[in-house]
Amino acid sequence: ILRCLWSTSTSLRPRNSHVTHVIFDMDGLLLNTEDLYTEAFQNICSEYGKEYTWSIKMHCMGQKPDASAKYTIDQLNLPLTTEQWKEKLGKQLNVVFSRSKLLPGAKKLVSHLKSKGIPIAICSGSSKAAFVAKTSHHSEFFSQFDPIVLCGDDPEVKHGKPHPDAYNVTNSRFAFPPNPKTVLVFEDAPNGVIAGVEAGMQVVMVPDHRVPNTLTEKATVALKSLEDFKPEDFGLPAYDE
Ligand SMILES: O=c1[nH]cc([C@@H]2O[C@H](COP(=O)(O)O)[C@@H](O)[C@H]2O)c(=O)[nH]1
Ligand SMILES: [Mg+2]
Repeated sequence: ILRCLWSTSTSLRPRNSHVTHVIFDMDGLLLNTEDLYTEAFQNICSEYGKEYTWSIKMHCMGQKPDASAKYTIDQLNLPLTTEQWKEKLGKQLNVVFSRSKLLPGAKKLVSHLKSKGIPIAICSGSSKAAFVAKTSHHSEFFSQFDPIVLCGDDPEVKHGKPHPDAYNVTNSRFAFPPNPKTVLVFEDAPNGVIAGVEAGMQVVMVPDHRVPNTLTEKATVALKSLEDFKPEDFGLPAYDE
């Protein structure tokens, strides 16, 4: 009977299987830094009378800094080399990232998983320099993650999100690398969701409200906020309260 059910029902696609390890994206998921990236990118674009549109931004989110620089320059015809863009951006980011804040639900979820002994990691498209600028005033919070993979300048990550490399490399750096099927990824960006799914992982998406529904469908589930996540839905220990 079971075999018959599997072969006839699409609703029995294995979902929400038992999770042993969790990997968090960083920008726009744990930190409010997507808004800060928008500010910094727009400040540079404004020097040339150009708009950093949502559609350009959606393409950039999660990518390595070189790739997003090149894409933005090309789309807006900016008279800058990738190196010149990155120099300007670095200066902007050092200023705006002093205002980085944890997003609602991040602290509660991360502390909970940590207290229950679930291995937790970070997989970000960020560079090391940008990571330091956005996390130096949250160092206690970020000390809870191991590994922290910063694809921006990690030589082992050949291609940024949406390629699965970033998540494959993060998985391989857990003390005891698990089967990707038992890994849960949290992501805000379409590129990151594709990367996690391609790496064979389950993905909870917490998208910006401007992300169209067609781009949230690849995720295992899409939530409005990290506060809406129920760990027990994925076989993780429930909150104690
Ligand atoms: O408006 C933007 N947001 C984000 C990025 C890129 O996405 C990365 C953050 O991705 P993640 O959410 O994977 O940490 C940043 O380091 C940057 O390279 C960008 O280029 N432009
Ligand atoms: Mg993100």
